[in-house]
Amino acid sequence: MDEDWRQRWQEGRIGFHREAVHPALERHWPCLGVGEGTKVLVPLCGKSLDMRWLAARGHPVLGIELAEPAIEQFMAEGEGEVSRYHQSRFTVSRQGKVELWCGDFFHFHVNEAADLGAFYDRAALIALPEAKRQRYAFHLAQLLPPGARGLLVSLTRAPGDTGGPPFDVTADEVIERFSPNFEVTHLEDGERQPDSGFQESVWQLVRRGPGRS
Ligand SMILES: C[S@@+](CC[C@H](N)C(=O)[O-])C[C@H]1O[C@@H](n2cnc3c(N)ncnc32)[C@H](O)[C@@H]1O
Repeated sequence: MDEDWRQRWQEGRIGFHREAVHPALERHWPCLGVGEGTKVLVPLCGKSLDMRWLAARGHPVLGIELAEPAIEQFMAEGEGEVSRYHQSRFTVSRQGKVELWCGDFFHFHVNEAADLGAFYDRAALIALPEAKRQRYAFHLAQLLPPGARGLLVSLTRAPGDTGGPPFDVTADEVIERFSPNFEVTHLEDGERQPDSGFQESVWQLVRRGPGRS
C-alpha cells in the first residue's frame, strides 16, 4: 500500500489533491475554538493547500506524509526558505510555519508530538484500508492531549461500491472508531457527487481525558 502511494505521486496520479482550500475547513475551523498559535497535526497531508490556510491563521502546522514528491512539490510551490533536518526515522522540511515530516504516520512517536494541540484530517482516515483505520484512530488519540480539537472530513461511496482508496467510511464507523477517545460531533454531510458517487461528511472531534499513555 505504501509503495502504491509513492508510485501515485511519482506518476502524478493525485486526483485527490484540491487546488483550493476545502470549504468545510473554512466554514467549521473558526467555530472549533482552537486557540491562536495552537500547533495543528495534519496526518497523511499530501501537499494540501489547507495547511497554508491553517498557517495563515497563525497555526504552526506539522504534516506527515510518506511520499517525498508531495513534500518537494509543497515546498517548491510555497514561498520562503526551506530548511531540512533528520529526526528519528523522518526527514523534516520546514518552510515558514509549516513543517512536513516525510515518513510513515504510524512511526511518528508521541515524544515528537509534545506541542500538538489540534488536528485536521481531510482524506487521511479514508485513504487507509479497514485493517489500518482502527490503528489510525488509536494512534491519533495517542498523539493528542486531552481537550485537543480537530476536524475530520470523511467520505462514503455509492451504495454497493466497495472500491478504494478513498474507502467507504460510514457514520457508524466514524463513531465506533473515535468515540472511545474523542467526543464526536457530526457537523454536516456534503452533496453526493453524481459522477463519482462520493459523499463527504464533516465531524468535530475533541480528545477526551485522561490523556496520553
Ligand atoms: C488521499 S491522500 C490525501 C492527502 C491530503 N490529506 C489532501 O487532502 O490532499 C492520502 C495521502 O496519504 C499519504 N499516506 C498514505 N499512507 C500514509 C502513511 N502511513 N503515513 C504517511 N502518509 C501516508 C499518501 O501518500 C497520500 O498523499
